[in-house]
Amino acid sequence: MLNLPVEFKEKYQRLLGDSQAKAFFDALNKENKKAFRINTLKPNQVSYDLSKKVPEISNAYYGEVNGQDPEWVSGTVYSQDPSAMFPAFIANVKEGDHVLDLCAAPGGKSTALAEKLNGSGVLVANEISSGRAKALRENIERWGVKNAVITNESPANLSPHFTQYFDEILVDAPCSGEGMFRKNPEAIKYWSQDYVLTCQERQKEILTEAVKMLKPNGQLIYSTCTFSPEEDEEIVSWLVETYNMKIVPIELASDKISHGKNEWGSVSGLDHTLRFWPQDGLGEGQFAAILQMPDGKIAKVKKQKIKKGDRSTRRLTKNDQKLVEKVLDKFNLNFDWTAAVVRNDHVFLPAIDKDLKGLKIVNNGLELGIMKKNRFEPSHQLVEVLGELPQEDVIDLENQDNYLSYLHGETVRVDSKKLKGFVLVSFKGLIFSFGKAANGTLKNFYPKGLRILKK
Ligand SMILES: C[S@@+](CC[C@H](N)C(=O)[O-])C[C@H]1O[C@@H](n2cnc3c(N)ncnc32)[C@H](O)[C@@H]1O
Repeated sequence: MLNLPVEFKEKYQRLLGDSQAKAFFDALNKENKKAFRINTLKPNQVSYDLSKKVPEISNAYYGEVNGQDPEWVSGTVYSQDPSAMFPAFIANVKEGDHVLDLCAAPGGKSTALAEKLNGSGVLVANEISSGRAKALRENIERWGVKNAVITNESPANLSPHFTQYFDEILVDAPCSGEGMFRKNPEAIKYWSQDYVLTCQERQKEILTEAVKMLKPNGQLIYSTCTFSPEEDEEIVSWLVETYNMKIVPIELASDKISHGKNEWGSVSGLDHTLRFWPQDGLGEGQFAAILQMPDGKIAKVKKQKIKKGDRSTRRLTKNDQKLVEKVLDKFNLNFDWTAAVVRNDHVFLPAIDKDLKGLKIVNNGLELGIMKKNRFEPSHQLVEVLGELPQEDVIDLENQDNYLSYLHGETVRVDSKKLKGFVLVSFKGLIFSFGKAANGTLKNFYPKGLRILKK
């Protein structure tokens, strides 16, 4: 039984009425729903039961994923609360767009937005916390995304660099987290009505920066995982009243999805927003709305002085090109690497043709690898991108024991004597790492930071 604060229960009894409030509290005491999405950027072969579909989302299913499954390690599936899939799912992102995910870690929604871009345009995935930005990078990398810039900034530092730059911005805001109570009962401890109001203030601060970065007519997707009208309908009302934004209707047919309530805010059209209640049976609590910026100029933004960085970037020399070609030549690539640049020996294809000096960049585009003394070593990110296409130089680890040894960082013995040098490593046909083959052994190139303890 969840120990819900009295003030919380009284609030929702007042808002929902006795019988709906009872259904809500009863649902909060049931088990949370688990689900996963299959990556549409990769060949989608999975060994999971696909009989229970998440409503509306064609590549999403109910079920549990283990972090050691080859499906997860190879970036074929992402484990996500089914309701949390909807903010990215409803986003009207088209190939070639400039998209920002402003509060992005750990990356559940960024990975889905990247699928919509399908390798074109650019996704800026930003996370304010440096620890969480690391997890964001890992998830975006595993997903095989090559057109993302990952930044570790506050919204206020980011906005001067991207004034009216984005077609769509997702603000999946930090919130009081009421929708996560049954998944993470610890969150209940932090709840108070004051905390709800503190979150509302922070959401306004974040959105104030977000709107500066939206193009005229651009769309903002605003979402939270909380039920409180202060952080949902009231925030949408504030956006409409402050920036003259319009609520964009969202057409979904499922009877497991509810709508926002006009009486919980101060503008009309709030019934076009989405609410996910646990008693509706789809997943955890979530709110999502789409708002469109007015046409024409938005309020003029005072440009802040942008700090100049001192990192130098250069093009590949002829010799560098030869070394890179020697490694990449045998793989089936879906991009032209010759435009790559080098910074601090890291060879990468930038995702964005823009001066990013002064911003904390965690990754820009596709890191191909690193120049070492007269050789080139390919990166882990490259493996995840190569996994999107059929490949020939692949060694499959064939059994669970070898697979777990490899995830642990060990060198393994392999039958194939034909393959030499850098090869792709797979398990159950899913490519997840580089390895270096020589005389029946496979040297381990699975990144140290991702290795697992062997039981
Ligand atoms: C709901 S989570 C994002 C989840 C993510 N969109 C996903 O789908 O995986 C909200 C994020 O906002 C970040 N955050 C906290 N305070 C912030 C602030 N003042 N400005 C911007 N982001 C903030 C948190 O670190 C957290 O990663």
